[in-house]
Amino acid sequence: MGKRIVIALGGNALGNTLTEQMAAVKHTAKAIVDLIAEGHEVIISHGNGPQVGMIHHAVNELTRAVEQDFPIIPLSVCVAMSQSYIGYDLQNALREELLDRGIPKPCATVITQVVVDPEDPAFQNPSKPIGRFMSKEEAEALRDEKGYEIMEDAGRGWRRVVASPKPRDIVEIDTVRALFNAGQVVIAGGGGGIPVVRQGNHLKGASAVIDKDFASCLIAQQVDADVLIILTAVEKCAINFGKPDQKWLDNITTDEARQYCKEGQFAPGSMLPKVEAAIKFAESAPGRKALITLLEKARDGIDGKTGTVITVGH
Ligand SMILES: Nc1ncnc2c1ncn2[C@@H]1O[C@H](COP(=O)(O)OP(=O)(O)O)[C@@H](O)[C@H]1O
Ligand SMILES: NC(=O)OP(=O)(O)O
Repeated sequence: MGKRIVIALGGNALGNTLTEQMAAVKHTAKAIVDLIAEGHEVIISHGNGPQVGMIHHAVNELTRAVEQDFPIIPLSVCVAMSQSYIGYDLQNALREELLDRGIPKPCATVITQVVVDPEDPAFQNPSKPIGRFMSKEEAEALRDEKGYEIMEDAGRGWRRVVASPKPRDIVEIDTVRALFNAGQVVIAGGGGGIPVVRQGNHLKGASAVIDKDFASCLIAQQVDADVLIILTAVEKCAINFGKPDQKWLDNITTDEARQYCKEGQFAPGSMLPKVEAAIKFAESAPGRKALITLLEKARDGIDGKTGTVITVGH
């Protein structure tokens, strides 16, 4: 029977550059339409780390190099730009794949704002890597010149880091739910959503990038999804990851997952937020489950053949 699914797409579903993204989304669309063809209803969210860093650099540093008075474009606006340009590529790739397979479903991107708490301690402790990977020396030079915070990103190189507060509420959730319930394919919460703080009826952009796995978890809860699928570059989560005694995880309970988190089995900033989002979704209502797997394995994963499945257990 068809399930209500929220899919969070990791970086490898989009690539790092404009040309890579155009190619990657075609492949991504095929995997998502495989699920739609089986009768599942989907909402898709995606990351934006490389893209939002590139956009922020381009609009601020490069533009200001030729036009000194050019006003600073805030990070919240850069997240909005990343949502729309990634959404543009994704919705077109999905549209084409749906038409090619004769599936009459409209597909659209909802520009999504996500409320954050201005007192969230994350504002004082930047932890979200954005933009390109650099050598330590290059990153330190950028820190000294621009005052950016920098951090080593899970053994993959050095990157700029920005605040990443927890998502509290999805502003456009009624629109997302209405489209989803009408059987449409919805792209929402891209890049974790545009971070905003409430000021009465006014929503003020915040300087941050929200984790897309946490935002996807909240969307999934608020649309009453059955499954949260987090697609990334590994088929399963592992304990002792990268060590000789590495063990891939198939079905685990939220209690087991929480214990592995405590033991430090999942790298902060990469696998840890995925597992934390999976636990939160699985525990949010009876019968809900989360799946972490590869894009190419999404269909096998939903059929219970692979991936790491996280449920409350018995
Ligand atoms: N315990 C673990 N099990 C599996 N992968 C892990 C683990 N710890 C860290 N990782 C790494 O986390 C990566 C996924 O995080 P990341 O690349 O940041 O996600 P995204 O796909 O959302 O961009 C995996 O490709 C893997 O290299
Ligand atoms: N916003 C976000 O979580 O992006 P990445 O998945 O690219 O880090």
